[in-house]
Amino acid sequence: TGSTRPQRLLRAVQKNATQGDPQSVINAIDHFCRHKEWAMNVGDEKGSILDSVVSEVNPSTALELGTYCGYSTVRIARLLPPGSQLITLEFNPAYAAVAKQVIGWAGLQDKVQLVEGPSGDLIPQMKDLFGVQSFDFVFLDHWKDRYLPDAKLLEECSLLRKGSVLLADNVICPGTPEYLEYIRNSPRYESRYFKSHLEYTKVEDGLEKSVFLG
Ligand SMILES: CNc1ncnc2c1ncn2[C@@H]1O[C@H](/C=C/CNC(=O)c2cc(-c3ccc(F)cc3)cc(O)c2O)[C@@H](O)[C@H]1O
Ligand SMILES: [Mg+2]
Repeated sequence: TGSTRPQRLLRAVQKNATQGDPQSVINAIDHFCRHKEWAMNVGDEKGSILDSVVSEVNPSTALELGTYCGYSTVRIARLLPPGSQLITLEFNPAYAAVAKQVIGWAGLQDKVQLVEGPSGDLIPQMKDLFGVQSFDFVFLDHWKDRYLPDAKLLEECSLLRKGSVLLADNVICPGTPEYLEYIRNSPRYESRYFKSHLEYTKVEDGLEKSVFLG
């Protein structure tokens, strides 16, 4: 029983990144995925777009669906103003265990609540569990066929307010056709596509930014 890819990614962080330095953690993961083993992190090119949207929104409360190894968790949390919180949901315990250590290595554990469990069950509990009124920013990067049901669930649970921003990864590759169809045609959202590439490749992919209009 050898190691898993997330465990090898974590080892690369512990070997090459400086504790308490989020940028060095990001660089170590990007280097590992570009030169050693590809992994489904949002990556550096789409990550720069993620950074610019997070900086523009400057969220007090942010939500991430699908933590995986914590790469985008670190990218988002490093930009959050003091006193703000990022809640990230992950239902695979092995991935959650790796992500917790990546987030800790970056020194961002105080800004992040990593919750283990399925988004469908946890989203309705956000108000009770964390006293969240609404999310200023949501990053969708979990199973692609769950983007639409979870966006609708956030609406139904009144967890979006006028101006809340949803940012969805992989809307081209692997693709999220039902989500795109809904969000681009709904009068309740204003959407914009940011063309980019699939992490660490030349394949086209992109992010869809959608502002909830209330
Ligand atoms: C459904 N509710 C859920 N609640 C909580 N966590 C959930 C979850 N669904 C999935 N997850 C977790 O999110 C993560 C899943 C991410 C799915 N992402 C992808 O499939 C993906 C896939 C690719 C990809 C692209 C091209 C290719 F050839 C191969 C892969 C690229 C990406 O950027 C991706 O994000 C895992 O950590 C999983 O355990
Ligand atoms: Mg992705």
